[in-house]
Amino acid sequence: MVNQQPEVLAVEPALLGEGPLWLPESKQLVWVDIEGKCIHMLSPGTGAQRVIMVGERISAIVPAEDGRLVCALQSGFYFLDLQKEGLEWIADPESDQPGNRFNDGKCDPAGRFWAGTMPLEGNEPVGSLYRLDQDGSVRRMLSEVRCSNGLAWNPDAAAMYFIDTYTRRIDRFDYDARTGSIGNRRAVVHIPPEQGLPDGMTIDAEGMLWVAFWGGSCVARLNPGSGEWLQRVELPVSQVTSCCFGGDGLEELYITSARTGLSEEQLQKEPLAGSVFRCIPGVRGLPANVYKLQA
Ligand SMILES: O=C(O)[C@H](O)[C@@H](O)[C@H](O)[C@H](O)CO
Ligand SMILES: [Zn+2]
Repeated sequence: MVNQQPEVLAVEPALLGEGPLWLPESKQLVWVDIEGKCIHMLSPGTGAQRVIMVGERISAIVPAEDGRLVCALQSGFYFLDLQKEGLEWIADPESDQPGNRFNDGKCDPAGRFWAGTMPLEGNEPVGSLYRLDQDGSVRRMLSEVRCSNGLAWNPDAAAMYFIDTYTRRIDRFDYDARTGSIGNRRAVVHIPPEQGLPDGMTIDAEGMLWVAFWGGSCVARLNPGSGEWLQRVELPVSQVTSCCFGGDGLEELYITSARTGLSEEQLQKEPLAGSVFRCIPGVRGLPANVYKLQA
């Protein structure tokens, strides 16, 4: 069954919804509200919901192999124990840059957590992309980033895709799963200005990218090999932020959005801004990579 008509989920709209993640064991969708400073959890099967207040900006969540989550907060990387709702600090590579905050993040196929930063104000290239390794050490992998977004690795783990939103590009790197190194950066898709800004991204089982468009009211399926636009899911909100596959067979696409920055007038036109949407796009996703702990 293919149903590209997105439905809105009955959840509280976020100021800046981001970072959707499907937890297959508990069949839950998790996402963050960066400006609402909280984590949302939803069991779509039962409708059960939970909100975890974090107390500072939180921008990305990944599962750890022991059942905890690893999060990127404004003050760095943390473990989060969902039972105790306790945070355990890991590292902060930008303690000397109070004008920046973390943004999007994902694990690579070998279990390292990659997350990047952006300035709180403006779009100067003062952010970086970092890699948190299994031993808790952090390495700067890219610098001069404006708004770090959209990470994905292809199914054979030979390529990493990355979006620095204001470049209006999707870039590909050669990726080495053994060492975690990246190289040979090149643009694979250039986004025309009328499409909005490329934001969060995920990849499907066929190696095609699903990119959310901030200011573009859609998620699009793009072929990173040819640059071709294959499919588009239109949404009734302009600021579409990110997406992930979920559901029992990873056949559903969950999509986050934002209301922050919209005027009263714009909010009247798009009352669902900040909501989470779901559609059945007709292709399956890949399970989220998990953060591996040191043996
Ligand atoms: O969603 C994100 O990744 C950022 O947190 C947002 O702030 C937007 O991408 C950015 O503002 C676009 O201009
Ligand atoms: Zn984003």
